[in-house]
Amino acid sequence: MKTNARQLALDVLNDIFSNDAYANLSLDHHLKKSDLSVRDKSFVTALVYGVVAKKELLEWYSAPFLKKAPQPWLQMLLNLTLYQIQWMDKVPTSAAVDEAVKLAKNHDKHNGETAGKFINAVLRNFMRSEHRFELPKTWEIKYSMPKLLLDKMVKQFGGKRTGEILESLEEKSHVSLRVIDPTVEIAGTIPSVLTKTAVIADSGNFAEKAAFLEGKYTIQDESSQLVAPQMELSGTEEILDACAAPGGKTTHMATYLTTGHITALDLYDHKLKLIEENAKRQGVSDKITTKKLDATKVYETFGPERFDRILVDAPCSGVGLIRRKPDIRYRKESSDFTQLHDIQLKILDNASKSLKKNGIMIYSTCTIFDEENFDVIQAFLATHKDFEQVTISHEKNDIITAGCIFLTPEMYHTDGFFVAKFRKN
Ligand SMILES: C[S@@+](CC[C@H](N)C(=O)[O-])C[C@H]1O[C@@H](n2cnc3c(N)ncnc32)[C@H](O)[C@@H]1O
Repeated sequence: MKTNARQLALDVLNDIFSNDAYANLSLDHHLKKSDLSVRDKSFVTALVYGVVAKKELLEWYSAPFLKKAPQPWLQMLLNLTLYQIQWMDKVPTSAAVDEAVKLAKNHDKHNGETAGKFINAVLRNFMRSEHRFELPKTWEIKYSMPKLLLDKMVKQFGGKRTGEILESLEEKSHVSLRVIDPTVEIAGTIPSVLTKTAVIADSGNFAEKAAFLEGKYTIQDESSQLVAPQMELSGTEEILDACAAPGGKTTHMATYLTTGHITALDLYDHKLKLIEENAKRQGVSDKITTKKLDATKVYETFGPERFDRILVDAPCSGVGLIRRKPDIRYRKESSDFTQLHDIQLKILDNASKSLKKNGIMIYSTCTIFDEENFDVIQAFLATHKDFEQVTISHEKNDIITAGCIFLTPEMYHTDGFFVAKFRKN
């Protein structure tokens, strides 16, 4: 039977919220199995990411019309339909409602008729009410942002900047590409103002184009492309990339190498495979060796003074990626931040022992919280007197804070990102 786009979106949403699946992985998995057109795949993707990003707000819209909480799948179907009514201008409201009633009826042989009537009544009451034009007073609901993250943002950035960050997370993500072959022409893109290697586009499926498959460009956020230029590479260096998968920065660093070489670590075989695939597509496999290893065991494995350069692109809360991966916001607990701080410090401490004298080490994350950024580097410097911080400069001075690159998502519409640089004396 032909795949129904809305049913597919509903299946993915139920997978995310009932089975704790990652939005991008579940979406990929379901879309690959489907026979949907490219257009319908885009529709499903927009629906899933939209509903995930606005879950609390969508439930706030339906709440006044519910006597008691509906079953989770039915609430999700309401969310899916309200998202189309409120945010998808091109979808006629009548089509959204009719499709929702059909999906409810088909969901279950015994109660389908009742579920269909229920959803029809709720949606029609919503359409007749003034509530659909209202907005909630709290940021928690307006931006569907859990209190834990909101409190942390307000504490660190103050109310005004937090408001700006939240607004910016509501906007559509850019697509950002790293140009590998400078002769390639990529229609629909404009140059980045942050880095010479990047071009950006409002949207587009650049991963299916021939030039991508031929390794002439790759997909990498502008902020992530700021790392390799900080490594001070002349071409001959022995580099350790301690947390390397899927290899965005590994392959970028490889473009600087002549006789140099990168050892790329990660914890999982399937992730090492991604680095290898990316390296092959980009024609830099001969510069990279992957190895399954816990980065807290670098010193025990490689010994002292082994590498000229080390990159610790650490595991982090990923809060800087919320615009592109909206489900990240629902996966955080307070203890995560302390645990991450500890592991980040542990990786830095261990890897730093394998760096040669005068070697450069970079620490980077895709989070905006001090606990995982400035606090980690301060704790590292306090206990490693043989290391000094190297002040980073950039022509866009506003992306530098205390000698580090620190980008929050509202500044240049990139991911939130942090880069610190050290030298071993
Ligand atoms: C931020 S991602 C790295 C992104 C990558 N550098 C890039 O640019 O494509 C962090 C990676 O660290 C890996 N990781 C987490 N803990 C690790 C550990 N203890 N040792 C090595 N890798 C680890 C994760 O599996 C994940 O792939």
